[in-house]
Amino acid sequence: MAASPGAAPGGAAAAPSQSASAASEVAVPHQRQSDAGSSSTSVAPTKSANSKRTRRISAAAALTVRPARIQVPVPPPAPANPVTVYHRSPPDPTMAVLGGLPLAPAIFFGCLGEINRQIAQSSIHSLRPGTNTSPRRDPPRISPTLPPTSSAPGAVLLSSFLLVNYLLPRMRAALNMESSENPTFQSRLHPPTFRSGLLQEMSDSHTNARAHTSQIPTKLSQPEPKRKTLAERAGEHPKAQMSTATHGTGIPRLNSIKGQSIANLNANTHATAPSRPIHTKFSKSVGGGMRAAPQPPRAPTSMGFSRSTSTRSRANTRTSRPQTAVGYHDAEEEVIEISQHKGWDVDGRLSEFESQFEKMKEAFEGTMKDRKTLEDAIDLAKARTNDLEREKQRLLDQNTQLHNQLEAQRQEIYSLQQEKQSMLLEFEREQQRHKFDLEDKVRNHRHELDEVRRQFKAEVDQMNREHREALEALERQHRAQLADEQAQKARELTELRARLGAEQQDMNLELLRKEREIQELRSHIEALKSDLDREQALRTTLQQQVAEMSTTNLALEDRMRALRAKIEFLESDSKQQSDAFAQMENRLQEALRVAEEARQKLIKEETERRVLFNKYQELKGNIRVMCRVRPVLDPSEGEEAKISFPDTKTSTQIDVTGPEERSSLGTVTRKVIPFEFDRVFDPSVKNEEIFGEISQLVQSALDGYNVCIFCYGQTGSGKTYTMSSPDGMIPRATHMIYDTITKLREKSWSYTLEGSFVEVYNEELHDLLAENTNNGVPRKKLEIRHDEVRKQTTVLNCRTVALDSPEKVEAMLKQAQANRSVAATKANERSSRSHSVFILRMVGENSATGERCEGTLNLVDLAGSERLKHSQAEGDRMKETQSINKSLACLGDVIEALGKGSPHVPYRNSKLTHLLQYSLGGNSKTLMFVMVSPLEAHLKETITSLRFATKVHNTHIGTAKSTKKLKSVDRSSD
Ligand SMILES: Nc1ncnc2c1ncn2[C@@H]1O[C@H](COP(=O)(O)OP(=O)(O)OP(=O)(O)O)[C@@H](O)[C@H]1O
Repeated sequence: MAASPGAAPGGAAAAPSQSASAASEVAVPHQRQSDAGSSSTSVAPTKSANSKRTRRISAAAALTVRPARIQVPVPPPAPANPVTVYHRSPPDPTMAVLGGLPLAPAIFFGCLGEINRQIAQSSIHSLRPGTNTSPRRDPPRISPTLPPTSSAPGAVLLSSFLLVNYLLPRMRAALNMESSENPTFQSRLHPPTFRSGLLQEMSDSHTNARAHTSQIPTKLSQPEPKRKTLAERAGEHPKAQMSTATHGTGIPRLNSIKGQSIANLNANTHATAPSRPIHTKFSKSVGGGMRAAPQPPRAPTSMGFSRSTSTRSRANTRTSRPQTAVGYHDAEEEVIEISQHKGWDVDGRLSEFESQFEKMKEAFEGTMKDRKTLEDAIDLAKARTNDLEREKQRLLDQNTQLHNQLEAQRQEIYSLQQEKQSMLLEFEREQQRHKFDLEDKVRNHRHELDEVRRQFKAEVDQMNREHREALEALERQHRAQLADEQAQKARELTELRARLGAEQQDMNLELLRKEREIQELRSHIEALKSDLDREQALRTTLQQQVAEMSTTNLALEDRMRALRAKIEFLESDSKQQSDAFAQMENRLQEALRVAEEARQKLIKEETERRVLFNKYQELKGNIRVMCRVRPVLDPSEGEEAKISFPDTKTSTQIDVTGPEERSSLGTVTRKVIPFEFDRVFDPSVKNEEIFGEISQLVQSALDGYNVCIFCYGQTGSGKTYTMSSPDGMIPRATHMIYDTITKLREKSWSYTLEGSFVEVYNEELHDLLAENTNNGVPRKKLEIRHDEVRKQTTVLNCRTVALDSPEKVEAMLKQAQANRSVAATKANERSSRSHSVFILRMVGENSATGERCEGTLNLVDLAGSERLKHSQAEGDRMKETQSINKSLACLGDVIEALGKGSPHVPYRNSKLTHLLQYSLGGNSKTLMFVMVSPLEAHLKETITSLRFATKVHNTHIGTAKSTKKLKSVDRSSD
């Protein structure tokens, strides 16, 4: 729609340009044709001539293209004579006849040609209005049947008039005069040619032509024609061309004259009409008429159109030339013939002219008919043109209206687009503003939300803080109240306890007193009853006597008075007894008070005793070594070793005379080896005295210490006798413990005893208290567990017996002795090949002071320490001996490590030391009995054992600590 308004102007503007383009395209061959013409004619057009002139020359040359068959002598140029132009072709006979007036026939035929051209152009434009774009493709043609001068009726009439009234008389006169006076007339008349192109040249610019004639060579070489001449071509196809031009109702002619605008038909009224020379001056019309045939399309409107029509002119020249050439050719031949053979025959020539005139007249009449036809066609075309013009105008108006409407629509669309654009801009601004508002609102909302969140969080924090503070305050308050209540309750409980104790004590005392009173009263009542019974019996007797002696009242009354006096006496004695009872009660209360004071003092003294006793034990050392030498049981045992006990006061030294040593001189000597221990018992010492030494350790166990007493020595040295015999340390210790805990009950101490008996055999633990019959179920393996906190050792899967009586201890020892592994060796038939450990765990609590203590007494009967070589053990016995020696060596290593204060003590190197870990360490008291055989045969083993005991004796393990704790502390810790 937008392009359509501009399409019309563009299209309109394109037409001229297209015409110009066509004209430019045509100009090239035109120039080429001109060149060809210049090469074939003697007239050499100058390069300085303008294009118009060039076209004219070309058109003229096109008409003269034909081979020169006759060489005509060329006279010298005559500048004063405009017809002295040299041509190759023979001179036109007419011109030769005309002599100095050669323009008459040319004007005549020129006018005819011009008229014919205009008619053709008018026909073309009338028949094809607006289709002026194909003149080049279909150039207008001139009918070959018509001479070029027969197209314009006015011109023909004028030509006829001039020919009859003017030219012919002059021609006759001239011919007569020349023929009689000037013999060279022929030569002077010869050059003019009866050719339209030459006449055109002469009429338009004969001055220039004369100027150029001097430059024209006198003789030109003519190239061989590349095609047939126009005359030849005209002679070959005259009928065909004529039929083409005249056949039908003039349609071919219409086709041949297309391209002529309607405006050219009104050339007299057209603004550009003056530019056409044919309508202005005769001379120019002659020239134009001479050019009419080859230049019909010279448009008066524009140069481009003129160029385009010049193309048609060129084409028309090709088609119309044969006719022109034919006519001219005949005339030329005749003139040549006349000039060469006959000479000048004026009458003949006039007759010929007349005959030709007649022919031309006939042709003119035919032309007039054709003109009539053409005029009818022109009228029809004009009407059609007018209709078309009106239609065109209407369409133009409609187009203008539509264009206006379109423009209005465009304006409206443009305004709508502007409005839309403005609305879009407004919408975008509004949207942007809304977006900004929305972002502001969102931002504000976010800020408000953040503020609310902060406030809410602050409030929540504040509430939490207040709530937490309130909770803490409430908790503190409750704790304080609870503490107060607890303290109050504790005080009340204490008071209640004290009160209850006091009341209970008072009640007990009162109960005892009441019991005693009741007992006394009962006895008194019994006495009184007996007295009463006796008195009653006596009274009965007396009554009987009264009855008997009723007779004797006086005597009986006296006796009755005496009895009454006696009763009164008895009543007074009961009162005295009551007073005595009260006095006794007072004394009892006093005695109880004194006894309580004594008991409290005793408890206090017991605590002090334990402290002092522990200090005493510490001063004596936590590991003590005592030596006991058994007596010779029977002289048959062998020679007695020389063992002496030099220190009789302290009994801490033993001298052993070593084996004989033979010196290098052969003397045999025996060294006395002195050994010193904490106590040395000679063979005479009994178990009772030995227990007196270890009873302190047993007391330490009761006080809450871990105590380990083990016997070390070779086989048969009396270990089992000392430890597990019926009066050995274990029974005595248990008896002592029972006696002690019984006494401690008065001091508010109560104990529970548990005992277990295990055996270490070949580095394996065995329960000696396990039942012999286990119903085939294999016994579980014993495992050692240590309590790092309580410093206590327990053996899993080991039977523990509650020892609540001495009888149970005896039964336990019997069972253990029965279960102990015993194997016969060569050294001792009943030698124990295992370590037996009796574990007595004691837990005591003092109800008065709240004290609690937990101690363990370990009584260990070690296996024999004899050497392998000496024992001569083999097989399983050797393995047993190796295990025994290993465990004993580990025991020595542990004691040595404890004495050195080594950070690592190798308890786990043997089952024995692992089991006795907390009984050999810092929180323990250890006593080792080194048992010595009195026999000389056992001297080396005796010395070895004594040396090992000395090594242990020289070890200071450290300070033992009691596990005794306050009961209250335990409760708090729990
Ligand atoms: N002081 C003593 N008074 C009387 N007899 C004793 C004394 N010491 C040991 N005997 C007796 O000596 C013998 C061997 O004693 P015992 O069995 O106690 O030795 P042992 O070192 O335990 O041997 P083993 O290592 O094989 O058990 C026993 O018959 C025992 O009665």
